[in-house]
Amino acid sequence: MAILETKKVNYYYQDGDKRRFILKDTSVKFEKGKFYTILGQSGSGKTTFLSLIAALDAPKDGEVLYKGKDIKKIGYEKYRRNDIGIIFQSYNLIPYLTAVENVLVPMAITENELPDDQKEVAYNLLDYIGIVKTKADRPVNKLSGGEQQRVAIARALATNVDIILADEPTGNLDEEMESEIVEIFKTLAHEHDKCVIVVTHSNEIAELSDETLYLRKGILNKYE
Ligand SMILES: Nc1ncnc2c1ncn2[C@@H]1O[C@H](COP(=O)(O)OP(=O)(O)OP(=O)(O)O)[C@@H](O)[C@H]1O
Repeated sequence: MAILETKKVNYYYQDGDKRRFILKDTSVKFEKGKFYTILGQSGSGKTTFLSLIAALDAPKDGEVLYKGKDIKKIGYEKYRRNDIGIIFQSYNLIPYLTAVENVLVPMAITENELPDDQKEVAYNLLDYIGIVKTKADRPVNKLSGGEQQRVAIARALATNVDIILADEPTGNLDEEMESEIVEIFKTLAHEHDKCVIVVTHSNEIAELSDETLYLRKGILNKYE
C-alpha cells in the first residue's frame, strides 16, 4: 500500500477574479523504500505540491492520504509533528543552537515513542550522517553549508518518521556535496525503507532516483 497518496488534488492561486491553477486533479502514490524526485520548470508549482503533502498548506479540493487516512482528519500539526521530516534549501536550522540541540528540537515536540536517551540518539544520528561529536557540539552557524544540510537531514530523521520531504536540498551546495547528500537519500530509501521525495531542478539528481514525476501545466506525470 502507498504510504502517501494524493487523490484528485486541486490547487490554485486567486488572481483578481481569476483562478490560476497550479495542480489539476493530481492523483499520485508514493511508497516506502523508494527515492522520488519531482522535476518541473521554475514556477510550475513543485514547491506548492510539496507544501500540500507536507501539510504546510491545504488543497482547494481533493485529499492527501497518509497510510490511507486524510491528513486533514489526522490534523495537519499532528501529521507534521509525527509523520514527516522536512528539509529545506536554506537548511532552516536554529543558528545559535548547536547541531545536536537542533536535532533534539523535533524530538521534544513529537508524540512518537523515542528511546529514553534522546541526546545519545541525536549524536548517533549525526555521526551516521557524517557529523562527528566535536562538530555536533558546535553552533550550527559555525558549520559549512554541506554540514548544515546534514544536520537538517538528521533533524528530519530524529522523530523516526517514514517520510522525508526535501525542497531543493542541494541548491546551495557544490557538486561534490550534492552527490554525497543524494547518496544519503538513496541509502535512507533503500536501506532504511524511508519514502524520500525530493523537489529538484537537477536532471542529474532525477536520474539517480527510483522514480521521477514531472510537473507541467498543472499535471504531475511519471517522467520516462
Ligand atoms: N502565495 C502566492 N500567491 C500567488 N501566487 C503564488 C503564491 N505562491 C506561489 N505562487 C505562484 O505559483 C506558481 C508556482 O510556484 P512554486 O513556488 O510552487 O513553483 P516551483 O515550481 O517550486 O518554482 P521554483 O522551481 O522556481 O522554486 C508560481 O508562478 C508562483 O509565482
